[in-house]
Amino acid sequence: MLIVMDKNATAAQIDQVVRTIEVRGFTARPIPGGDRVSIGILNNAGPVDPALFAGLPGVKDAIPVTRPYKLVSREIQPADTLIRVGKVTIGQGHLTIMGGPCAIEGEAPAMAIAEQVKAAGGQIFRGGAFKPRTSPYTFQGLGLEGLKIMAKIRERFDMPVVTEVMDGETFDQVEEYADIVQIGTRNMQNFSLLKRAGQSRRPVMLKRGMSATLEEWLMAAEYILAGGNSNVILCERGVRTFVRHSRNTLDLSVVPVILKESHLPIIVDPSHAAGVRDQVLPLSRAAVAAGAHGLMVEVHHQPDQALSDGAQSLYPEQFITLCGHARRMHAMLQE
Ligand SMILES: O=C[C@H](O)[C@H](O)COP(=O)(O)O
Ligand SMILES: C=C(OP(=O)(O)O)C(=O)O
Repeated sequence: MLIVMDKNATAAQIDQVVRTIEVRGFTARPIPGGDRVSIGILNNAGPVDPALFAGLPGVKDAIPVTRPYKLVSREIQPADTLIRVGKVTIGQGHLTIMGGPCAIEGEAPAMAIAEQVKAAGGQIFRGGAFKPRTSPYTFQGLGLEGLKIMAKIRERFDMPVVTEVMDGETFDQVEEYADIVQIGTRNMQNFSLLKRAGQSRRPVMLKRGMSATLEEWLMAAEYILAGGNSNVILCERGVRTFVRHSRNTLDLSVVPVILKESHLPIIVDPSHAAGVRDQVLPLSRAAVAAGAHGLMVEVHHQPDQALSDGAQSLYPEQFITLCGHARRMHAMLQE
């Protein structure tokens, strides 16, 4: 249920609605809008009777919410969420390009890649310090040292940085160094991690679980918003299918559906979907054409020597082409 207040509802009238909700053991979540406040009702197991609110002063409407997810839903918040990270805005009307290596492998290589990402027009630098690897014998990331390198990159290139958090134990550390905290596909339904992310002061980029339905993904995002953090960016990165011509199957059909269902920004990671660099440029163009608000792309100055994901990492000159094509495509769609 969403209670929509009159444009000129007073603070006392809003308080009265909040109390009417809370006295029944539910949670009230006031949502300030452009010209009026709405109040979402959370933690109700079943439907709430709209008649409870119809007669209260300052109430314009009581609208039942038909989806299982609430705070992430457009029913509760029709206006797009725009997320500001440094000088970059992520969301409707913007195309945010994030680029960088799969993993931070050392200061010198990371700096070399960051310089090229920035020169190509990338706005946010990506890189893993804590790496979720299939094999325990492969490179696991530099951990804290990797985070410190990312912080230096932010300073030197004036670029916000995004990096993955893998568990609750290292959350504080990652949050201290990252501008955006990434939750990877393997952790999309790690509910204790999602609850911790809900308390974070940083925007969270939530990648879609590799076999998650739209509803499971949005419910995972709901955990973060319900915890108090409304700055969530969704990232489609491909789902597992039977095909062998790509590492995963990029599900671009999810982009227009997310745009309809949710006010949260959605970006696309074509690199993990493709698994091979040749597919990354066409998939990036297609993602922008489908309405994505951004791209996250793996780039390496020497992909053949990368410690992880070399095959899907672009050469810097390919990233320059990608940024140009994506920006032209986005500009055309704004006309
Ligand atoms: O981003 C990099 C991931 O850690 C990588 O894709 C994991 O895959 P792998 O360990 O199977 O190579
Ligand atoms: C591990 C990553 O991606 P995913 O969680 O999508 O596999 C990544 O972006 O570094």
